[in-house]
Amino acid sequence: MPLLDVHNLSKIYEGKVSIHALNHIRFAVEKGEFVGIMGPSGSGKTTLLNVIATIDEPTSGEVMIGGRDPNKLGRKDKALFRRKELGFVFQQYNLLDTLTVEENIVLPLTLAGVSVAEMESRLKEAALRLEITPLLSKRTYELSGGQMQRVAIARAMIHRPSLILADEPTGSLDSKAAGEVMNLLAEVNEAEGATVLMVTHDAVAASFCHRVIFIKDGRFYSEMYRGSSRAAFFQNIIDMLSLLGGATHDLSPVRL
Ligand SMILES: Nc1ncnc2c1ncn2[C@@H]1O[C@H](COP(=O)(O)OP(=O)(O)OP(=O)(O)O)[C@@H](O)[C@H]1O
Repeated sequence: MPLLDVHNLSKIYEGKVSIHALNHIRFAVEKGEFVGIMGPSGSGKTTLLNVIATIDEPTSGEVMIGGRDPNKLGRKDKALFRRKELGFVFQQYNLLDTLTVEENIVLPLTLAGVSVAEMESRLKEAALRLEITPLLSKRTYELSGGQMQRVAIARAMIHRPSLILADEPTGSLDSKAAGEVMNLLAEVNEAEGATVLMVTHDAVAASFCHRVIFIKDGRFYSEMYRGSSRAAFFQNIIDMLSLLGGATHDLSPVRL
C-alpha cells in the first residue's frame, strides 16, 4: 500500500465562474520516496498540497495517508492527524520569532506531550542532522534564510511524521543556500526514511527528488524518475517545463 494515495481528486472553487483547480488527479507516493510537484502557475499545485494537508477540502475524490482518509475525520481528529502525521515546510519558514530556535523545533513535541528526556535526545539528533547545533539558543531574527529553513525542516521532522509537505522551500533563498537546504532535506529523506512531497518552481531543487510529477490544468501530465545523474535529471526537468509552457520564469539560466 502506498503511503500517500491521491485518488481521482477534484477541487472546484465555486464563483461567478467555477474554477476546476484540480481535475480528477491521481498518483501515489511510496513510503520513503522524495517526490516533487511541478507545473505552470495556476496549475493547481498549492491547491493539491492544501487538500493533502487537510487545510482545504476536496470537492470529490480522496486522499489516503497511511491507509486513512483525514478528510473524513471530524474537526478535532483532523487537527490531531495533521499534528501527528504531517510535517510542514513553507517558503516563508513560519517560525515564531518570540521563541528561540530550540523552542521552535521542539514545539511539535511539546504539543504531543513527549517527555523532556526524549525531547532533548530528538532535538540533539535533529540539530546535528541539519547542522544547526550552534544556533539552538539564538532567536530567529539572528539567522540567515538558509539557517531558518534548516530550523524549519528540523521542526517539520522532529515528531517523525508520516509525510513531510514542503511548499517552495527554496523560494526565498539564494542558489547557494538553496543547494544546502536541498542537500539536507534529501539527507533527512534518506537517513530517516521520511516521505517528502515538495511543490517547487525551482528545477535545481526538483533535481534532488527521486521523482517529479508534472501537473497542468489540475491534471496529472507526466512524471520523471531521476536515475543516477542529478545533472541529467535537471536538464530533463528543464526540457519538460519548456514543453509544459506557461512558466518562462522557470527557465532563467541557473547553475547546478
Ligand atoms: N481560494 C480560492 N478561490 C478561488 N480560486 C482559487 C483559490 N485558490 C486557488 N484558486 C484558483 O485555482 C487555480 C489553481 O491555483 P493554485 O494556487 O493551486 O495554482 P499553483 O499551481 O499553486 O500556482 P502558482 O504556481 O502560481 O502558485 C488557479 O486558477 C487559482 O486562481
